[in-house]
This record gives sequence, C-alpha cells and structure tokens, in this order.
Amino acid sequence: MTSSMTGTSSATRPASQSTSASGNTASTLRTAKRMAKQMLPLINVEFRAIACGTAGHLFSVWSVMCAAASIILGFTQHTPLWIPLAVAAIIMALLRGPLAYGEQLFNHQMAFSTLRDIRISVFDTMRRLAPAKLKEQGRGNLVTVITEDIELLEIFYAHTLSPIAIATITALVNTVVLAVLNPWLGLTALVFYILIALVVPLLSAKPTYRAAFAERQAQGELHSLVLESLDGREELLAMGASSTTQARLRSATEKMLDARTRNQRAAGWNGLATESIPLIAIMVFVTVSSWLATTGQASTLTAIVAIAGFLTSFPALISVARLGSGLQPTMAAARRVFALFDETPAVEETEDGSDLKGFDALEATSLAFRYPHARHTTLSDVNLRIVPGDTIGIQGENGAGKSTLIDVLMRFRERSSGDLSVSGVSIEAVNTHSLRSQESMVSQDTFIFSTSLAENIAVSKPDASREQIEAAAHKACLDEVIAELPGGLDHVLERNGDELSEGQKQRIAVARAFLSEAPLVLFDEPTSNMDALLEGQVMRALLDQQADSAFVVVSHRPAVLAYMKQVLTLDHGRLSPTR
Ligand SMILES: Nc1ncnc2c1ncn2[C@@H]1O[C@H](COP(=O)(O)OP(=O)(O)OP(=O)(O)O)[C@@H](O)[C@H]1O
Repeated sequence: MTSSMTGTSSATRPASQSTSASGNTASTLRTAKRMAKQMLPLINVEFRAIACGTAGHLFSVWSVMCAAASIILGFTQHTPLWIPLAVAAIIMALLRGPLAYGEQLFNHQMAFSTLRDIRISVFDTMRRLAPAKLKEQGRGNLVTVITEDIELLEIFYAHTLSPIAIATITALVNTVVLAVLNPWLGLTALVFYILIALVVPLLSAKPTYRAAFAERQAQGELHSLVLESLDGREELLAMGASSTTQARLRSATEKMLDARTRNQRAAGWNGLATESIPLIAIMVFVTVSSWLATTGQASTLTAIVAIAGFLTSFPALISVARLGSGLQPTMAAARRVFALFDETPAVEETEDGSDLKGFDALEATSLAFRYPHARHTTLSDVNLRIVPGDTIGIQGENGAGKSTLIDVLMRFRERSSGDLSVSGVSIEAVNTHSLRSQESMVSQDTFIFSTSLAENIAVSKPDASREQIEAAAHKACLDEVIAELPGGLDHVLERNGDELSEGQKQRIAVARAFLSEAPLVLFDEPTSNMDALLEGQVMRALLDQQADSAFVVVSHRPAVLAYMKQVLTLDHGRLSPTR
C-alpha cells in the first residue's frame, strides 16, 4: 500500500464523522497535495498530456491567427505570403485533432491507473480495519466511499492538473504573442486571463466546497439508512414500523437534496461568471484593438489577427474556471477517502514478527479489555490456558463478554492489559497471517458469499479437494440441504444465502471449521439455531474429528457444554471453573 495514502493519524471515528466540512484553503491544498502524490509514478504520462494539450490549444489559436492574416494579405495586399500562412493554418488545424486525442488519452491513462491503485488501497485499508473498526464505519458510508467518492476522484486525475498547466502555459504564450503585436493588447489579454483562470475559480471554490461536502456526507447517511431499512425490512413490516422508516428516509433524502441544491446554486454562479466574463473580455479586447487601429498605434491587420487569436484562446482557460465549482465535490470526496485511509485499526497487523511453527498453548494471564469510551471494563482479570486436545466450554450471562473474549483471543481487538501468548510468543509479536493459520473462528453470524455452496464451505481452505469439501459438508449434517438445492454442492447461493435457514447457514460455518486446518478453533454459539437432534450430531462429529485440535465453544446451552471436558463461566470480567 502506498504510504502517502495510508499514513495513520489518531482519528478513531468513522470516516463519516472524522472529517469536517471546513473548506479552508490550507486543508484543501493539503488534500490536493496528497492526491497529486499518487500521480508521481506516472509523471511521464502527465507530461505527455500537458505537452499534447498545450500544443493543441496553441495550434488552434495560431491556426486561426494565420488564417486571418492569410485571408487579409491574400485579398487586400495580394502578397505571396498568404500561401505559407494558409498552409501553416491548415497543418496546425489538422494537428489539433490528434493532439486533443493524445491529451484525453494520457489524462485518462493517468486517471484510471491512479484510481486502480486507490481502489486497491481502499480494499487493503478495509482488510486492515476489519472486523472491529469496519463495524463502526457504517456500511452505507463505506459503500459511498468505495463507489461514488472514488469515482469522483477521476475529475482530479484526468481534468485538473494538466488543464491548469495547459491553461497557464497557453495564457503566458498568448500574452507574449499579443504583447509582441502590441503591448496594450498583451496587457488587456493578461488581465482577463487572470480574471478567468484564477479569480473566478478561487472565488467560487469555498462556498461550493461546503455544499459539496455536505452532499457527500448526506449521501453516505442516506445509503446507510437505505441498507438498514433493507436489512431490517421484515422486522419493520412485522412491527408495523414502515411509516417511521419512510419518514426517516424522506428526511434523509431532503437533507441530501438540500445540500445538492446549494451545490448546484454555487455551481450556477460559477457558470454565470464563466459564460459572461469571456464575452465581456472579447468586447473590451475588440474595443482596445479598434482604438489602437483607429489611432494608428496598430495596423488593421495586427488588430484583426490579435482579435482572432484572443477569441480562440478561451477554451483552455474556461476548463480551469469551471474547476472552481466542478472540482469541489472531488475534493470533498477525497477528504472522505483519505479519512478512511487514516482510520487507526483496532489492531495493527504484525508483519515483521515471528511465524508460529505449531500450536503448543494459548495462555492468557490477568487479561483485561475495555471498549474505547466504555465506562466499565468488559474483561477485567481473565486467566486461561488452552492446549492441544482441550475442549473448553464458556458460558455466561448475556453481555458478560464472551464474544469480546473470543475477539481478543483472535486478536481482532487488542487487550487493554495482561499477557496473552500463543506457543510462548506474545500474541502481538506473532505475524498476523501466521496467527490466522493457527487460530480460526466460527462466529455467531455466518456470512454466505454469492458463490457455490462448495466454494462457500472452502472459504477456510481454498485449495480443498472436492472430496474434502464433501466430507466436511457430510460431517456438518449438510447432506439433506445439498440434496434439496437444485445444483447440489454447486448450487450458487445469493443475497447472503437468503434461501437458507439460519440453522443451515450455521452448518455451513461448521463445515468451514471442519475443513480448517487450524489447531485452535473458537466457536461462538455454533449451534444456537439448530434443533437438539442436529446439534447433537454436529457436536459429536466435531469431537470425532478433533484429534489434537483444541476447541473453545461459547454457548448458553447445557446440552452443548455437556460435550466439553471443561466448562468455565465468565462473570464480572473473570473466568472461573464450573466443572
Ligand atoms: N463495539 C462495542 N463497543 C462498546 N461496547 C461493546 C461493543 N460490543 C459489545 N459491547 C459491550 O460489551 C459487553 C460484552 O458484550 P459481548 O457481546 O462480548 O457479550 P456476550 O457475553 O457475548 O453476550 P451474548 O451472550 O448476549 O452474546 C456488553 O455490555 C456490550 O454492550
């Protein structure tokens, strides 16, 4: 991952909250600088875009100037000079097309490559933040960042830096050319160039940024609400609460539309200036040129050629003037993407630590854990030793901290104090990928991916053979589910396994545990949705294939705990033996 993208900060709030709408110039410049850094690996492509764009715009100005000079010289003075001027005008006009094509091609090559790198970094960041910090982000907000916010960055990478460079170079060259024709013409052009390419975008940037930022935030909140209403649609219908949700959706939509309207209004003012100022500039320029011609300070030929050139010099500048409002949604989106990159993970992954050779023991001594901002510690003094062959049941009241303990043992969350080691190595000194190969987990909620049932089972061992998958499915009592699905093991499950019952999904999770080769498996309520018969079959199958593995099973059910050699109770943050 590119370090400039992922520099960490002390931010601990979700991306939706950790950025403010303050559009001060310093922070916008910082964001722009950070974005520009991503372009460094492709700087040659950017130079090519600038070269093509500059040449293309200058050729279009010069071709019109040469054509004007050629026509006047040919018709009024009948000098042969009109011929080379006409040829030059035609050649430059013909070159304008390929140069414009090149400019677009290189700009988009730059934009798409940079966006690809940013997308990879976003997915890397999500992996780094998962699972603890990702839960805090809000799914809707993440969806907005991953889809719309990243797409908006395209404007910066394809339509910002090179147009600014092109506009600056062409404006300077045009000013010099016009000043050579007559200093007054050069001065007049320079004043209007500065007005259009500098003053207009700077004046329209700040108000547009605020509205654009509010719109991005409102969009994220609306997406969160829509996803929440979709996920909870059955509860809402069953509880007759649809109208409340509709009202919340309406209010969120209005908030978003209000921000969008303000954004459009700010963009409208920018459009007004961008359309009017060139016309005023042309009127003033024509007036100055006519005055110079009538007072004999410039020839008619000079005045007409200068007017022709000035008229055609605006497109490069107008695209920069429009950035004043057009770029602001992009800057707002960039702040949100960078806020995600800057989010501090609950646990920093270890990459330069030790690799575990095998699993001897997991030991927790005086282990404590407190959620950030929580008033009490959830785990205050946990002492636990797990060795190969152990089966340990953990029970406790709702909210006692059982799932939290599993998260800490998996190092999804960092303990607040105490010691925690695996095979004699302090857990944070173990390389994360090595830790995951030794410890795996079956959580309360099973996520079903949109792929075949076989591939869903093989999540814990992607290179598992067909026989191994079938055996795991059989042990997890999935035979009858497989027989009922139209494609059997190859049936493609969709929408988080909508067509399966919760108990069937849990059996898929257990099948994953059967396939996993991790010597320590932590189960969080693995059979809570199964009937007593299935539960018994699954537990017996688990113990049958246990061999040297160690199992820790969190459960409220005495029937499940009865299978365990040792049962512990978690109460007031402490584990004590029950039997
Ligand atoms: N992300 C969080 N931030 C703050 N507090 C949390 C968070 N997650 C859980 N808690 C709190 O920590 C305590 C322990 O929660 P945990 O889910 O570990 O309990 P549990 O024993 O697994 O409960 P259950 O039997 O209901 O599954 C609860 O009081 C809960 O409110």
